[in-house]
Amino acid sequence: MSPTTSIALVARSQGNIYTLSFVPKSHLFYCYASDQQAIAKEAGRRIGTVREQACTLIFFIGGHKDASTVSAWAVSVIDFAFIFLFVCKSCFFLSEMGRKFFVGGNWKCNGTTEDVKKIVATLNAGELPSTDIVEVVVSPPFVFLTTVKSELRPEIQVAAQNCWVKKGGAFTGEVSAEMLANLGVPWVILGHSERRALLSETNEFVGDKVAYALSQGLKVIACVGETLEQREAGTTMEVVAAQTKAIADKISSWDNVVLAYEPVWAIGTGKVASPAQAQEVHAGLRKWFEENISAEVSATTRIIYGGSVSGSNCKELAGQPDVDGFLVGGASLKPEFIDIIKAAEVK
Ligand SMILES: O=C[C@H](O)COP(=O)(O)O
Repeated sequence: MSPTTSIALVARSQGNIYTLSFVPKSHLFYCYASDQQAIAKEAGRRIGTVREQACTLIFFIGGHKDASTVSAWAVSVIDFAFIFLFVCKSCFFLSEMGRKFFVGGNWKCNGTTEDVKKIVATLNAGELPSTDIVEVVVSPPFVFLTTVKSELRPEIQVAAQNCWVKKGGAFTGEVSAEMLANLGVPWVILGHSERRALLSETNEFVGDKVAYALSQGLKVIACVGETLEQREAGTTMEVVAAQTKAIADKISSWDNVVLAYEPVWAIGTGKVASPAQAQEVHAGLRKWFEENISAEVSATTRIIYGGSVSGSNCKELAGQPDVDGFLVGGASLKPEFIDIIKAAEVK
């Protein structure tokens, strides 16, 4: 293969189907010059996970390595320019992208075996966007976890709604992180405001729980959010920053954490935060990450919104740049949960 026929991996759209395909470099030039936005959107948002962006680079350079003649190794100025542009593009993707939309369904303390069967049947029959676009996790009560896990379509994962703060033992009524890991439950919700308020879970206790769950290989949906009084007092950012800091103080990596911003006044009340209100706090949390943890954690950590999300308000919320998904309560028990998952397509 000569340098002039080097090929690259780019994203192409076929209706709603996004695939990766190999194209001649000449087409790539055309694409880069004329279709840059489409490639950025498709490769970055639809397909462009960090790993796939890396593939783009590797394959592009790999075209030269396949060369059989010495002249093929004489990489032209324009080749270098392309490689440079791809590096820049990939760096851009690394900083801006890689936050796959996340939709969690928190069933809370609801359901009978019959209800669970119905919800699972609805989810199994639903037409969902591809797993390249959205990550879906449902969180049934402990007693239904294994049934739901075994009966649900494999692309939907499960989460526990809580776990014990440290290694299991003489803690009547508790479920340990290692038990969840042993059952193959990948996710756990921690720090939900209902537990903070009703069971007096403090910021520090939640931080300890998150750290222990991560140490056992679980991924964590960590919840933060202010009460109505705190919002009215103008302390929203102070409150959510303190809750986030208590977690940050106990963990060394945010790789396996999704942060759920759930204003307490919006939970189960039908009073959803406006898209602007949600965006303001999400952007504030991202800024907090940048100033207190790192630019990378700020760019890559998913911050999802929870509180009266429904089929009718989800698209507008999903349209906000820093809203990376939802943690849904009541509506996750209903067929409209499918519509909420589909809001990922707005991104
Ligand atoms: O965990 C989910 C949140 O508490 C939101 O619940 P909700 O959608 O019923 O308001």
